[in-house]
Amino acid sequence: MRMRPQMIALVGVDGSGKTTAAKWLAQELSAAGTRARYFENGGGRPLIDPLARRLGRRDGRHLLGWRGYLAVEASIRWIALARAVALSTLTRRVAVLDRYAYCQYALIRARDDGLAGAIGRAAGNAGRQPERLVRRLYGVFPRPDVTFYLAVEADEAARRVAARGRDLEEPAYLASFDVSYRSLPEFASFIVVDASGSAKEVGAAVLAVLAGR
Ligand SMILES: Cc1cn([C@H]2C[C@H](O)[C@@H](COP(=O)(O)OP(=O)(O)O)O2)c(=O)[nH]c1=O
Repeated sequence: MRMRPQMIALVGVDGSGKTTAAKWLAQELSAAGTRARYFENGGGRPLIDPLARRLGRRDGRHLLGWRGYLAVEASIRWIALARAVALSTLTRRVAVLDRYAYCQYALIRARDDGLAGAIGRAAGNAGRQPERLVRRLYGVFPRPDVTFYLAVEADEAARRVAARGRDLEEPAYLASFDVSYRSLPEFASFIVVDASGSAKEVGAAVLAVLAGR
């Protein structure tokens, strides 16, 4: 690697392979002598959904409403990102970020009113209030040096999520999430990686980009 990036983010829809690729990349960089650390920047869903089910609701959104859920999720992710940025800066290790602020912006767009809304915004109707607020809160975080977008068909992503066995995602929702990512103003700066193959292929594609920088 010619210019060492300090922060590398991997973003994409559920099942695109972010976690697998990010963990692999952090290990691979460390093995090659670049001190790197993996950070999972989740929004607390593995905690909130089971809690909601224990309280007799379908999931966290059903329990808290979409704005309530968004407030909790965005706050949890904010704390995770603050920790990742602080630790990466203090330890001077390369941070491999499994999700970043962009995921939260895309989630807001995807959940707000589904595919029709996302397409409308992609056509220029951007700037809803919750996204503006979250963007202001997340504005303290630096842009990663490089952000990879793991691109995969919604049907394939849904199959992977189902195979993982923790939860289920509708292909229509994942398609809307993908459209939302692509509608973000930052999307043009992302490096799109074909994530339809094996984890090894994705890892190799990511490393090749980093090696060429
Ligand atoms: C990276 C990658 C993962 N996978 C598999 C591994 C996992 O079982 C599944 C989901 O990957 P996972 O990393 O959990 O996805 P995400 O963090 O984006 O939700 O997909 C592939 O089939 N191909 C790939 O290129």
